[in-house]
Amino acid sequence: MSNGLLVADGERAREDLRADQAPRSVVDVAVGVLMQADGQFLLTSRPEGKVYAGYWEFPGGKLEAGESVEQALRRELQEELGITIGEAQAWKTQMVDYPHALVRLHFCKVWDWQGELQMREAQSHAWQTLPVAVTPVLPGTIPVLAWFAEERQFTGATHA
Ligand SMILES: Nc1nc2c([nH]c(=O)n2[C@@H]2O[C@H](COP(=O)(O)OP(=O)(O)OP(=O)(O)O)[C@@H](O)[C@H]2O)c(=O)[nH]1
Repeated sequence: MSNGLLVADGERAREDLRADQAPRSVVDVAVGVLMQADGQFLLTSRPEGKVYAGYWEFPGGKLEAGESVEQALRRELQEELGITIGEAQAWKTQMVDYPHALVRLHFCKVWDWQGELQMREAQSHAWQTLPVAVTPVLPGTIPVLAWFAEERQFTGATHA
């Protein structure tokens, strides 16, 4: 499967002006970066039956009609992990152009939640730090590792 292409909003807008291509609608996705006090973050594997099954990502999912990013994140993390999150801290936004969809990922850091983690979609999970050891990592997840590297003055490969 081909990798997703990270795109800047400006590039996307220019491309949409091409007469021979219908503009692709953007799918907004709320993504939770669960953080532990020692700096570890939670990755989960995409369940069987979804695109990129088996790839490691941060938990989350698409916004439903009328939902804010925070509302969608709260719902998705309840559905996927069985936890109730406290405040979500908006962190970064990244567009990724996949063959199957053009997605706008809204990454939020979450430090506070209630409940034990349950893998409700039979996904795997791993608390990780840099460099990430689990493989393969979803294309849309790789920029997040670069942001962590910048925050932590980490040099070298961010993932295996
Ligand atoms: N959850 C999540 N999705 C990501 C990440 N990075 C990334 O590119 N994506 C993309 O964002 C989209 C999220 O879709 P999803 O399939 O997880 O969402 P969902 O649970 O609402 O999907 P569903 O329609 O199958 O129920 C996918 O195209 C996925 O490839 C990430 O770190 N976490």
